[in-house]
Amino acid sequence: MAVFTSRFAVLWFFARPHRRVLVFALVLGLIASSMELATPLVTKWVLDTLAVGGSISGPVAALFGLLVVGALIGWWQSVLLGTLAEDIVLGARRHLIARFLSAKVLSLLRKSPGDLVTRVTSDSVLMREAASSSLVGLVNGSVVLVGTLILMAVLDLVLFGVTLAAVAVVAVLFGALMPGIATAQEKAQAALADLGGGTEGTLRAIKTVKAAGAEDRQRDRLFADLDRARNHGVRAVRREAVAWTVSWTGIQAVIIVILALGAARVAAGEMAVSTLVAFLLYAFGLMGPIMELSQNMTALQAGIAAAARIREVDALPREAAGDAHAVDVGPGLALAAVEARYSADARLALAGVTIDVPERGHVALVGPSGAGKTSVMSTVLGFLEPEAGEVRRGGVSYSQLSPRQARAKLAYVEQETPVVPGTVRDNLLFVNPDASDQDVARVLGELGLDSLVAELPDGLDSVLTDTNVSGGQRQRIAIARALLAEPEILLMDEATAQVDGVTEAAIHEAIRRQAKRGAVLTIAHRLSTVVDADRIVVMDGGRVVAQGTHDELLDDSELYRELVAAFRLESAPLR
Ligand SMILES: Nc1ncnc2c1ncn2[C@@H]1O[C@H](COP(=O)(O)OP(=O)(O)OP(=O)(O)O)[C@@H](O)[C@H]1O
Repeated sequence: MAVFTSRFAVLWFFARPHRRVLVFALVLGLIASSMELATPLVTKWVLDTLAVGGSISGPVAALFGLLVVGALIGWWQSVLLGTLAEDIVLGARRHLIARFLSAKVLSLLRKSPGDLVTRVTSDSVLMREAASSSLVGLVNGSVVLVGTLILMAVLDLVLFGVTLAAVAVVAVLFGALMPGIATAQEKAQAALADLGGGTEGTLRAIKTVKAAGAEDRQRDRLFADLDRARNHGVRAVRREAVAWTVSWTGIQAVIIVILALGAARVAAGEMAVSTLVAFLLYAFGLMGPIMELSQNMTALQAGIAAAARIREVDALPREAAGDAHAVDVGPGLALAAVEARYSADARLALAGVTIDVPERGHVALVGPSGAGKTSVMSTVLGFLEPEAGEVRRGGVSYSQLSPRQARAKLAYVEQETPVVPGTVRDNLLFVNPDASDQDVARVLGELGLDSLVAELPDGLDSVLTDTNVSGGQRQRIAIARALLAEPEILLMDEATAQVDGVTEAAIHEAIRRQAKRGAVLTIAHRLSTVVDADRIVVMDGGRVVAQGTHDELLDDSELYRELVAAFRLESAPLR
């Protein structure tokens, strides 16, 4: 029970803000139910009036009145609960999306995006009925059940005893089967989440999957998740079928018993016919609240499981909210003896890194794979938090700044996913929605993108897809976006993949120009980028092992000479 209460609390979290509407819908439901409950008594009134030869117009009018008012109230309640259900889903989805966007980046990236998406799309739907109609239905069903039983007891105690025994059997049955149904549903949902994650990953890597001829293997893996969902679903359905069949048959049987026993009592003169009719009407009606209770119990179980999965997202650590307004931190960026690691038991990814990025100029990070270049970028962006040392902007420590303030006037060009979903214009104005048309045109020109935009069918309003722009063009669009933000510091993780000559030249020209206006920090993967840099920082094993200009480092650093040799090999023209 305690488990159920705490699980129920998870669901209540989403229903709580709407408790007034819930209570109102419940009151409406109770009024409608009490009308239903009154109907057999009014029927008895009709029969009793007939027996004494009176006019039945009064009681029949009353029956009609009950019907019409009951229908209106039922309609009102449906509309109310339907709207409420949508509002609850809306609230849960907002909660999730806001939570994703406020979570710490690295913890979010550890989760499978497909799994997270399933929580927004399908778990929220499962929770919809549970947090609205089911809650009301459970209270309403219980009240109607108890009310029916009380009225039956008032009508005839002997027949009531028989009915009570049947209802008790049904209740025990449901009590025994429900937990198993809930577990099976929970497992089915978990399998679906795995499927979401797997499908998303497979589609994302579809080229690799095809190239590796791994379609069948991948399909079998996803099918296994599907089978798991199906099997757990079937298990739930089977248990539900047992519960239904037994309770339905039980109630039918009890009606037959009531009929036989009642007829005998009427024949013996112990009971009026009208009482038997009214009693039978209640017995027929008994299935209503029992169905309502069990259906809502099932929906509630599914809803609670879904709500629990939605609430799991709350375990993602949040970024400090802090102030979103930019503060004047002044130019320049510095890492001072920064030590950082990705998890408590991992080794240091940065082991005392000190780098000074001046107000203007281009600083390039180079080093072998795993040296810590991306980790430097992640600390500057506030994704990876130092456990010792500090990052400063314009002399102000990040510990004094909210993550948003620390990222103000920073622009970042990612290596792998440089564009955001949407049109070319959406991408360009992503950081600085107020950029003027002239600025857009200028930046497009600087990056050699003007002809591309002119060729696209809808110009700037063309949606960016994998097929209408090349990898190099995506890179350039990402850089154009960064430049339109007029950043104080431009961070760029250069693409490792070969880019065409036009792109390479355009990128370097953009870096050169930006380095005159502000600071540029790149992770360099190309010789031309390092040769251009004002200062090169050589990293290895999470440390800075050498710094200087290209010429200085060629003299001083063995590692740098090796890296340059490797760059030369990579950028050597094919013959
Ligand atoms: N998200 C992560 N979770 C755990 N460890 C990580 C993560 N990212 C990097 N590391 C570890 O941190 C260390 C530094 O990696 P980092 O990515 O900063 O190197 P890099 O110089 O950027 O390498 P590359 O050129 O291959 O991208 C490595 O030992 C790496 O295994």
